[in-house]
Amino acid sequence: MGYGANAIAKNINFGLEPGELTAIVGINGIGKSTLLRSLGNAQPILGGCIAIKNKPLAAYAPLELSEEVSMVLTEPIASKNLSVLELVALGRQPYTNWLGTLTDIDKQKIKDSLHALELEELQNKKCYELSDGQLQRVMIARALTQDTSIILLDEPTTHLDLYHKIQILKLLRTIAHTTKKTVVFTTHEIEMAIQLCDKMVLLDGKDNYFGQPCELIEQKAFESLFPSDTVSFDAKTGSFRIKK
Ligand SMILES: Nc1ncnc2c1ncn2[C@@H]1O[C@H](COP(=O)(O)OP(=O)(O)OP(=O)(O)O)[C@@H](O)[C@H]1O
Repeated sequence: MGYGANAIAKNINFGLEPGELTAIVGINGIGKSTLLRSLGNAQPILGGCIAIKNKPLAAYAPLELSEEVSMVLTEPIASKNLSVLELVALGRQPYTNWLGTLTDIDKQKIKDSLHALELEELQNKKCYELSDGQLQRVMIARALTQDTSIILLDEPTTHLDLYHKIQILKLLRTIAHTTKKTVVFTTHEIEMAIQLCDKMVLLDGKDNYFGQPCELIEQKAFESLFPSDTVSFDAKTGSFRIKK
């Protein structure tokens, strides 16, 4: 994958199952967001193949793909003037007619998403009135309303405090496990990902590990992630230690 003729990462191989939460981790600039955008067909890959249900991404019509993959990206949303309810309802766009008329099924999906993300009380607030954590929940609710088999999220916990980071990641885990969707996100929260994810993709520019967190720990995948004179990885606790 990469930009123009410039490949920024290669030798990436993994397969994701329904009902699993997967984190893409790695150091700054290694290509986490590029991989996530490539998975969502938001940018072309330079070689290899990405397939959903054994069908290459390139073979999907845009509407068909929007029923399989929803994305929550980091760009600030242009539509902060919308209410929470209106923004979440936009998730139904692939399914509504050209007038955007919502059927009873659409309305039920919207209601279910607002409930799952505990947004009922905020539904009539404007998005510009929300905190970062609340807005992140709204964006996830919109993706959930789109009701795709795959949800991709770029750094969903950025700007959140520890409690709200954990809250969002636990929510993503619950969504994956209860709805059997494939949920993939990029993050710098490696220790939380080790504790909460079913699978991890570790981009290191060389081996690009993939597997369950415990398998990656066994393979010593985390040990050379950061310069060893600054940070070491403690395999027993699954956490990083600062070298003073
Ligand atoms: N639009 C673009 N055009 C050209 N190069 C880009 C573009 N976006 C990113 N890159 C380059 O691709 C590489 C990977 O960037 P990417 O944003 O995917 O990394 P990342 O792992 O998500 O980084 P971070 O943790 O800092 O968010 C970087 O070297 C970056 O400069």
